[in-house]
Amino acid sequence: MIRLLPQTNRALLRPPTTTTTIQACGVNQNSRMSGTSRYEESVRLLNSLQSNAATIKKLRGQRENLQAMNLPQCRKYLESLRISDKELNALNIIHVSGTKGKGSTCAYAEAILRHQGLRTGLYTSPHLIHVRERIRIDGEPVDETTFAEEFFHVYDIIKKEHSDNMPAYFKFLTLLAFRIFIKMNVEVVILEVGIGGEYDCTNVIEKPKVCGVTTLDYDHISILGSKLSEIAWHKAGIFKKDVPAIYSPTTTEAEEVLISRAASKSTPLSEAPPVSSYNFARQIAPGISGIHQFSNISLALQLVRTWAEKCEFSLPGVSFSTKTNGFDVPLWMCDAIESCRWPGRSQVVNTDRNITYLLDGAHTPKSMEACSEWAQEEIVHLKKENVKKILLFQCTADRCPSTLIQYLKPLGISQIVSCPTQLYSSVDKSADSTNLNASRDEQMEKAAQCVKSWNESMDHPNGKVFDCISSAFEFIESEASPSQEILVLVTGSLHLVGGVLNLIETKTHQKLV
Ligand SMILES: Nc1ncnc2c1ncn2[C@@H]1O[C@H](COP(=O)(O)OP(=O)(O)OP(=O)(O)O)[C@@H](O)[C@H]1O
Ligand SMILES: [Mg+2]
Ligand SMILES: [Mg+2]
Repeated sequence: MIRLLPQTNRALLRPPTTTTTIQACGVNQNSRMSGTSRYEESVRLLNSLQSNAATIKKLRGQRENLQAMNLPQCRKYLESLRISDKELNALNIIHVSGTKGKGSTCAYAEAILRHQGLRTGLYTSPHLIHVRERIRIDGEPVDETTFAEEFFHVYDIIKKEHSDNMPAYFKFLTLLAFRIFIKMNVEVVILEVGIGGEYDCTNVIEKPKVCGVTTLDYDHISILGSKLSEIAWHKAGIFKKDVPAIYSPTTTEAEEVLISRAASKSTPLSEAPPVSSYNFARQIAPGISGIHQFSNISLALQLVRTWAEKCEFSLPGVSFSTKTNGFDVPLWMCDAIESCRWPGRSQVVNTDRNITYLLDGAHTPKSMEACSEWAQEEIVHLKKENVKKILLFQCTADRCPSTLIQYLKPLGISQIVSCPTQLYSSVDKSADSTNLNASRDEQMEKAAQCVKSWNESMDHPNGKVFDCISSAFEFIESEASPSQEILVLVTGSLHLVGGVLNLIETKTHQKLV
């Protein structure tokens, strides 16, 4: 049995007490550009595929139709790109859906497999600073030159054949990721679903090696439904005939849906065991903090073991089993779990200006609760109980500020700051961080709601709304001085977290993402 030390993000997992080169299509005008500007041009064109807020609103009524069109469209694009099912299947994919913990689970699985010398591809969303973070080769974001080169290959072909029906941003990136993974000859791809599962464009793959469903919670309810059973239906949409699927524990109603969908698709389904059922070879501090990460670790361990069994890849010190049970986790796997890095999730950044940042991309009820618990433990661990605390918070899309914010009340925060999740007040369409999906006015309105909802419950309300992340950041930084230490919790949106990480990186010249 493993022993979990005090319920802290630093909780250590204890050992048992006993013991085809494809040619670029045509000569694009961009081939004359220098490396960086070619990359910038690719990001600008990519951003032009984002739907703006007005279009999203207009299309809302046709959502179901559009959803159903996603996969047939993807198949057409793949055909144009000459990417066959056979090539996709040869990527040996681990496909992961779920509401919370997809990225973390994928990151753990990737770190473990890379540790065994496999050439890995990792596709995740969203990104924090650079769009290239979404497509990783051997754990590192694909480089600018490769990104731009493959971008124009895909863009030129699709533009030529589908100019009146260009793929939207996420769909395009998914196609680009497949193209890059094939070109880079990766041996395994860990693929995170964008939204839902059933209609998500990542679901164009026909034969993954194994599927995972992480913790379920309420998010994107206008698309996926407002009941956990409806949400589970979408997530189980990635299940395939005879492809094993493993899920993190969930409610009975959601579990019933997962089971019945698995049965109807002839998917062997099992639940990931608690992390306490594994025997870790040594005490470890997992690379992503917080006890909520334990379920992601267990799921990742199961996915990796099942993947290895299906691929007949030997994992030293791990025995295969027909059961989804805890197993002996050898030293090298402990090292891999510890080495996993997943910025923007329970991340602590110390600066030399008397400010400590706690950053976490929580944006659903369950993750906000997890974030609050993690932050409380981190504050104690860092001995910052008596330090002035500021909350930088924003919630986006159809999420409700008052529902989410309430989880942060026990943290002793004295001031809330909110702003749109835009880095600067003027939009730079060639920037990696540009997000056109949400209108500025709507975001300002949301920021005001966040502050209002927080202030209502405070004895001394002093919330502030700024017009962009950088003005909010400058305000917060100006609040600190040698005699005034500050602790800042940044949460509610990964875009907000990414923006702040970007600004801290620029200011301190440290690499955080
Ligand atoms: N198992 C979990 N249970 C509850 N909250 C979690 C869990 N795993 C991660 N989180 C929370 O969710 C946030 C995002 O984590 P992660 O990137 O792993 O999830 P995701 O499913 O990829 O999210 P997204 O919807 O942003 O793509 C974290 O910052 C953390 O607050
Ligand atoms: Mg999500
Ligand atoms: Mg994600």
